[in-house]
Amino acid sequence: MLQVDHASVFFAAWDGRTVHALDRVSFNIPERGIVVALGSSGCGKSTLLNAIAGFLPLSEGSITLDGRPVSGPGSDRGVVFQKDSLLPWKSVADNVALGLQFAGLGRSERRERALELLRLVGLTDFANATPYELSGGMRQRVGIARALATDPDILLMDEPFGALDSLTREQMQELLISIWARTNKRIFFITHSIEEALFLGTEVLVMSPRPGRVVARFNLDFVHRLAANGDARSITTSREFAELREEIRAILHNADNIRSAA
Ligand SMILES: Nc1ncnc2c1ncn2[C@@H]1O[C@H](COP(=O)(O)OP(=O)(O)OP(=O)(O)O)[C@@H](O)[C@H]1O
Repeated sequence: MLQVDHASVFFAAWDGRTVHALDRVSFNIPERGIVVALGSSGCGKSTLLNAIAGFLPLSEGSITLDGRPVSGPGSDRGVVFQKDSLLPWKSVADNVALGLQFAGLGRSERRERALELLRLVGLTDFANATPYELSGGMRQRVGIARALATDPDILLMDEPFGALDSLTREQMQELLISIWARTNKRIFFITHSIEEALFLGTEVLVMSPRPGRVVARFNLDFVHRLAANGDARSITTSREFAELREEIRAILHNADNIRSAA
């Protein structure tokens, strides 16, 4: 279980002000859970993800993974960013295997594991290609394969599909659901998109603008239904989906208005 307990972050801004980025955020990610943080720009979503990844310390509160405090980056957490950070001079397979080199695996084991992961993300034929030969969606597939290489307990995804066209984005969401169903990974996922949050989350945390706090949470099972029958259209066109979308839209709108009036 990943447990985030009253997590707050204050930054010292360049002009001496204190920026209160995150305010007492608490949630758990149980086995097979996908928690989605949804909110407008600047509400502290990336700050939260970076704290879970161990890239920045909390000012207050705690984060534990299976009872152990998170105090820095570790191979138990795999991170996927919106902008892929593939090394352009290395092949796709070598990019996927990058973390395994640090984990001390031999060359042939690394290659074998990379090929297995490329199969999982549907890129077997591109193992020897270089990143510039790939489309944006394919590059994000490589990013996901790389994040999975060390077999982490949890995938941390910071708007991974935010820069993709809508069709590719839908395909990537479906791919992620199939990977989740096959690997049983826990996922923490950040997005601006209400539809994406509803589609993917077992729990959606709706966040307010700065200081980022959780203003509503929803437990959902659309993703379980998608994993079971794969019929995305019957879900996105359902009345239940539309009503939740409107409810969350209103919450986000109110949270933004409260902030602008403050
Ligand atoms: N290192 C830093 N120093 C000062 N302020 C920061 C720092 N990092 C983030 N902030 C501020 O904290 C707030 C939250 O930023 P964060 O990047 O977490 O938001 P976000 O919800 O991920 O935004 P977006 O969706 O645009 O990526 C913002 O107001 C940002 O300007």
